[in-house]
Amino acid sequence: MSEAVLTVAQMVAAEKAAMAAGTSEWELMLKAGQGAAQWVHRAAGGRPVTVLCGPGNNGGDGYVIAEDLGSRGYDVDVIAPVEPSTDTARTARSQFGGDTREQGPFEHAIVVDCLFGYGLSRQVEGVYRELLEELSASDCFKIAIDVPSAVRSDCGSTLGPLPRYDLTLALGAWKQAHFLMPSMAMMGAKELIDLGLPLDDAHGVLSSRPALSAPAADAHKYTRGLVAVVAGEMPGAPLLSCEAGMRAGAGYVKLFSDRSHPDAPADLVIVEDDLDEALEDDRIDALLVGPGLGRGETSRERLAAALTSGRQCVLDADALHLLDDDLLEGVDPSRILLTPHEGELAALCESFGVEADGKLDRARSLSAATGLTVLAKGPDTILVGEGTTLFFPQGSSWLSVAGSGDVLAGICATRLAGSRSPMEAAQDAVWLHHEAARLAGPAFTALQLAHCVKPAMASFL
Ligand SMILES: NC(=O)C1=CN([C@@H]2O[C@H](COP(=O)(O)OP(=O)(O)OC[C@H]3O[C@@H](n4cnc5c(N)ncnc54)[C@H](O)[C@@H]3O)[C@@H](O)[C@H]2O)[C@@H](O)CC1
Ligand SMILES: Nc1ncnc2c1ncn2[C@@H]1O[C@H](COP(=O)(O)OP(=O)(O)O)[C@@H](O)[C@H]1O
Ligand SMILES: [K+]
Repeated sequence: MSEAVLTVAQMVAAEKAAMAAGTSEWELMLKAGQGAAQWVHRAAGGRPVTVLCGPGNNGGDGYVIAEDLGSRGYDVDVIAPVEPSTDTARTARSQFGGDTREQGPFEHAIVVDCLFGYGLSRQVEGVYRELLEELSASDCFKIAIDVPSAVRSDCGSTLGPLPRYDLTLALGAWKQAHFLMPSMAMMGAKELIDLGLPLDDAHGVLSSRPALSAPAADAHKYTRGLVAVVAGEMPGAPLLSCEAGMRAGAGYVKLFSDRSHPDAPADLVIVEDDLDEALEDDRIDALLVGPGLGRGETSRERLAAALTSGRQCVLDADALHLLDDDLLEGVDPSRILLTPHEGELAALCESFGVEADGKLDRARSLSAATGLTVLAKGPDTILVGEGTTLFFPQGSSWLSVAGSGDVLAGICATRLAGSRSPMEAAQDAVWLHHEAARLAGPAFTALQLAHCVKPAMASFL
């Protein structure tokens, strides 16, 4: 099944295309509701279920679920504050054999939220707000149908109370909100119900686990990739990047630095030559510039030297604050990967005159304006390049520790050196970073995270 991630407009278009090809809206709703009911049945295991039904087709799905559960012998309590307002939801209501009531309270241990789906268009108020507040306060098992009812499907922000759900059942395709904060973190387990919609043209895709490979039998250190990390004013951050890069499969990692690094590991090669000279080494496959670079004139010169060398580059941290049109003059943008967090993304948008709201639109607009690949990291990570947007499953919140971005940048540089495109390199890196965090468990330091990149590799071989 496609792992497409759609906007509401694309979702409506996909449903229209399915209808033009001969499937009625009622057939789609039946398939959606019955598919969802199977999951509700699995979760409920025979216990009574309350279904909250809204006025639109999301509410229609609710009646289909209620009817399906009723036919399986369930005790079902349907709360519907108003009568359905669409023809298809009215059909669903008429096919539901049971009674409904207009308001809570509800007492069942399983509650299915079908108040609003992607049609949510304004602040949730009145009886709907009360129902969502009651749901938030309840310790019942909460299931959201399509999206949680107070969530805006395109951006993941909220228009009302957002309970913490245990399960969210996406209908027909993932919506952007399934992978954007704050909604992403409140959805519990996520499952996709296939409706057979045509989704081939989607520009957004959920990243799938990469399959990495061991070095070829005849590999040597240069065929596996030589990564050069360009150090600057502060020694710690580039060392963390090197520690991670050395464990992500690089054949060779060098630190280009004019300072001493007494803490550097013995297996890291430090090159103290003049940077321009060091950059002349034809065997360099990828550069990393930014962690610990500094933002002064010398730092800018080091960044300029890296960019004009024509090598593939990962730019992170300070490099993202220095980057501007002048530095990119004559540089092939398809060879550059940016790894900004939200603050760095905002600074980049300002430098390049990109006006957009929200992380997703900012990353997309920045990539479109510059041709650069943008890995907008954070609790929700988005990768934009080559006309595509990749979304990722949530990583460990323990990643919110100083230096974990330096680790990610080091992994990115190694994957880029290993003959991967910026999109592929960044995708591999996010998965390795998340897996390293999973293996590192709770309360790790950035160095411990870097050490876990090695066992993380094993998960993808
Ligand atoms: N169109 C289709 O082919 C299918 C749609 N499906 C379902 O349909 C949903 C979308 O249905 P709709 O477009 O009818 O929209 P929704 O059911 O999401 O809600 C829109 C309805 O709620 C009202 N509304 C919006 N915000 C409100 C608020 N804050 N307070 C009070 N009322 C509010 C609108 O006026 C409209 O009547 C999907 O999320 C999915 O659950 C599924 O049945 C699969 C097939
Ligand atoms: N709450 C979170 N959940 C999941 N991942 C997170 C969270 N917070 C941060 N991260 C990840 O941790 C890394 C932090 O990078 P960054 O902000 O650059 O930190 P630093 O500059 O200290 O290295 C990014 O890869 C980001 O995706
Ligand atoms: K819902």
